[in-house]
Amino acid sequence: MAKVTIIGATGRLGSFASHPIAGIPHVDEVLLMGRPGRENLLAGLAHDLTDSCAARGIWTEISSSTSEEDCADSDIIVITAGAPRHEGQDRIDLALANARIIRPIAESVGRHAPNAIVLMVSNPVDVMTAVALRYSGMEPKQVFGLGTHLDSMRLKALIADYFHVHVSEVHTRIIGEHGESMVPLWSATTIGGIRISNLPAFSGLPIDEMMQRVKSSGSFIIKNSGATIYGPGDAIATLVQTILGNENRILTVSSYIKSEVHNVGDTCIGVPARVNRRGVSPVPIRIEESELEAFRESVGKIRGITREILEKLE
Ligand SMILES: NC(=O)C1=CN([C@@H]2O[C@H](COP(=O)(O)OP(=O)(O)OC[C@H]3O[C@@H](n4cnc5c(N)ncnc54)[C@H](O)[C@@H]3O)[C@@H](O)[C@H]2O)C=CC1
Ligand SMILES: O=C([O-])CC(=O)C(=O)O
Repeated sequence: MAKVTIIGATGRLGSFASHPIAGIPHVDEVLLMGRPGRENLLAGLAHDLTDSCAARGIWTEISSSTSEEDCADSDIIVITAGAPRHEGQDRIDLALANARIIRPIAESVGRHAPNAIVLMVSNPVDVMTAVALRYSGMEPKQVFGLGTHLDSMRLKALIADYFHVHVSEVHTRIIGEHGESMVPLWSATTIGGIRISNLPAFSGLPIDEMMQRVKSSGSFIIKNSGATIYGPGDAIATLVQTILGNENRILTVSSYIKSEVHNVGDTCIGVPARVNRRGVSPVPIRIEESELEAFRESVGKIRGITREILEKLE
């Protein structure tokens, strides 16, 4: 059984994510962590979540804390602390301010829970994953980000809808930045096990419109309802379940890569990775030339911003 700590639990995403996480069968303890001064809010959330477990007929111990050392013994630490973007902002606009929030959190996690697996969610997620990796002092397999997993799920749903098939029949991936330069891998997209480009209907697929929808999902939701909550919250829970169930699923998450994709990397970015109880390991892959070109650009962008932010944090 496992303890999962959520740092940023008073926020909209952290508090929602705690709900599906508390229902994962491998989880017997959820710790809601927040900043000093938020004790009453955390206590209220913990009590409400305890009631939710009672209503669902499950027994998961829910606790709350504002003391960093309480994350000790966590199996997984989910980090959602930090500012969200507002309408009109890019995720990258949050980089320096959120890096200054993530650095001390990562240092504390590295000190108190050096054996945990860290799932970074705060944006810009690829850059924050690199900040967490650097300042926690933990191994690359232990520190990863939500990356383009949610983008891949968003595209999967659009493809399933277009072809009128169940989502489980569609396999697809978006790699690269969780942001503007993300890269869809049509070469790795199948429907019912058939490569999508081998289906006659593929020629009519509105690829550009679909990718525009995926890229603007976050800003659309933020503009209309204030924050993205259910999509990322359930995506976080899927990752927690995959780790604790030692499921060896290949999911597209932000991981540190060096040579896995045509030797392009030296940064944390969304790539297919094996996810299990030991953490995350990127899967070496070969992709088509046009996809590689776009991925190279995405990596260059994120590597440049990450370096700049890490230098400013020194
Ligand atoms: N990677 C992804 O797919 C997604 C990432 N996000 C990101 O997750 C983060 C949280 O989003 P929301 O929950 O909507 O925001 P929110 O504003 O509702 O919550 C932010 C949380 O961060 C905490 N926080 C703020 N400043 C802090 C500091 N200096 N030290 C410690 N904690 C601090 C707050 O107390 C609160 O718990 C944002 O960066 C957002 O962009 C959100 C959705 C999806
Ligand atoms: O768009 C945002 O700022 C939140 C996020 O990363 C997403 O939902 O994809």
